[in-house]
Amino acid sequence: MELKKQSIAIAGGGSTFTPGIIMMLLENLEIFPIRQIKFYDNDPERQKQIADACEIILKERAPEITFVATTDPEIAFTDVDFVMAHIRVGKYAMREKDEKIPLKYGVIGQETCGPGGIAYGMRSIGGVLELVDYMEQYSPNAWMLNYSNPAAIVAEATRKLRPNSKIINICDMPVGIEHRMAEILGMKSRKELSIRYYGLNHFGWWTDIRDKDGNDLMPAIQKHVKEHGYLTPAELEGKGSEEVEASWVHTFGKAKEVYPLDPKTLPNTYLKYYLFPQDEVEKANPEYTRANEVMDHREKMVFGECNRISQLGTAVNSELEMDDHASYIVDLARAIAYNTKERMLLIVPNNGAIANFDPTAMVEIPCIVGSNGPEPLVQGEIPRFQKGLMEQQVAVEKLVVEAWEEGSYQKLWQALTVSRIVPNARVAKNILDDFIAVNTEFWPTLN
Ligand SMILES: NC(=O)c1ccc[n+]([C@@H]2O[C@H](COP(=O)([O-])OP(=O)(O)OC[C@H]3O[C@@H](n4cnc5c(N)ncnc54)[C@H](O)[C@@H]3O)[C@@H](O)[C@H]2O)c1
Ligand SMILES: O=P(O)(O)OC[C@H]1O[C@H](O[C@H]2[C@H](O)[C@@H](O)[C@@H](O)O[C@@H]2CO)[C@H](O)[C@@H](O)[C@@H]1O
Ligand SMILES: [Mn+2]
Repeated sequence: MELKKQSIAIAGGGSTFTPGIIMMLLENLEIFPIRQIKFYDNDPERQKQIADACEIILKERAPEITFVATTDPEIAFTDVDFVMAHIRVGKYAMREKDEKIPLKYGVIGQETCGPGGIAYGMRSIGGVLELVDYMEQYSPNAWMLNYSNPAAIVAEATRKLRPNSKIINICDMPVGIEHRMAEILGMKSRKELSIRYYGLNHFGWWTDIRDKDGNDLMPAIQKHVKEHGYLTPAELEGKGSEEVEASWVHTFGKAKEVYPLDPKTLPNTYLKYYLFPQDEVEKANPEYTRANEVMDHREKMVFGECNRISQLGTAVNSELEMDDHASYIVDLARAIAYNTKERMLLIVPNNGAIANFDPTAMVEIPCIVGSNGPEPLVQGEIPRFQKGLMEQQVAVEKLVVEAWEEGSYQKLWQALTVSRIVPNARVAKNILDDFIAVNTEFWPTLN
């Protein structure tokens, strides 16, 4: 039976990840056919650089697909089946402030974790809700597949403030780590792994990993992680990909120190920020953080390559590559479009899946996905260690959404104070007041 051709809107067309998603969509046209792609962004100049190159790529490789790039929501969101959203409200300039302000007070500054993630969340909530409202106004039957971070806070905001919307929040960190697990085991693909996992976004643990025959792979992976973290054999021999920057190599290696806290599981790499925050502060350079690295590497590479393609007028020999997360987003879109019942990690309302945890928490757990959306798989009871950590963290996420909704200075101060990453309420207040001073354009007014 011929597959229905899909119409896709990419919200955040100027994203550095847009070309990777386009390359992945082109790679999968056989199994996910597309009739139309539209880019939407609120920064026309930024988007144009990516869109002009992607238009050339599409003309050369899939001329049958209609393409438009716009800043007009009506044009962007009309007649679409999926909105793939990856906006960064405030862009890298604000990410840099999210990362540098906490470091002034000896607190780690990180894109999605701790104070940085809280400041980012206060910017992202309004931006993503606006996209949901545009989608429902112009294409009420569409689904939003949201990558915009901080996914944990955005997911809680969409659960609470758009409870009936067709939006699925996703993260590619587990995908990236599972790629590494497969490589560590000498397997061809992460898709050979059947996993059980639970947690919050950027705050979770694998509890069971098997191959297709049901053989338990956890002991072999745990043995490796205990010695080397998630560093791959190639990286251990100094032959890793040059694209994996030093800060990421450190992150994958740090899992070695996080793992022993619960040797029955395997940790998400983000747990290092919550369990060893001082280590991260000690190694941080307050003048040059991850935002600077991204602006100097990924942003320069992607925009440089897109502008090169536009100047040449052709994408032959282009160096643009598919992204990890792009394959994941195709799996998810296919599952909804064609009812494939794909089994994948998604961020969904707990609703009893984790039996001894807040039913209203947005948890990251395996789901079966079909045309009616995600069906979460029960994970049962979780141990006291993880339950205690998650209860503190989910309180932060919920307080941020309440602070945004109510314009509450008090609740945002409480959110920062509850975070494991912030030492006390005075430091929390200092960071909050500095964040307010630089976010007037993006945050709601707090009283
Ligand atoms: N969920 C995940 O695991 C995952 C993985 C990778 C990236 N991301 C997220 O994807 C997003 C894009 O990342 P990036 O590094 O390419 O950022 P980027 O700054 O390069 O691109 C983001 C784009 O969003 C646009 N934008 C900002 N606010 C907007 C709004 N209100 N409406 C429309 N467009 C808006 C910007 O103009 C920019 O072009 C970020 O939120 C990032 O954290 C998430
Ligand atoms: O510091 P950045 O902007 O490079 O990355 C921050 C993001 O890191 C994770 O996404 C990784 C992904 O895990 C990895 O496999 C590969 O695809 O690169 C991605 C971006 O670097 C995380 O899941 C995201 O939420 C972060 O935004
Ligand atoms: Mn993520």
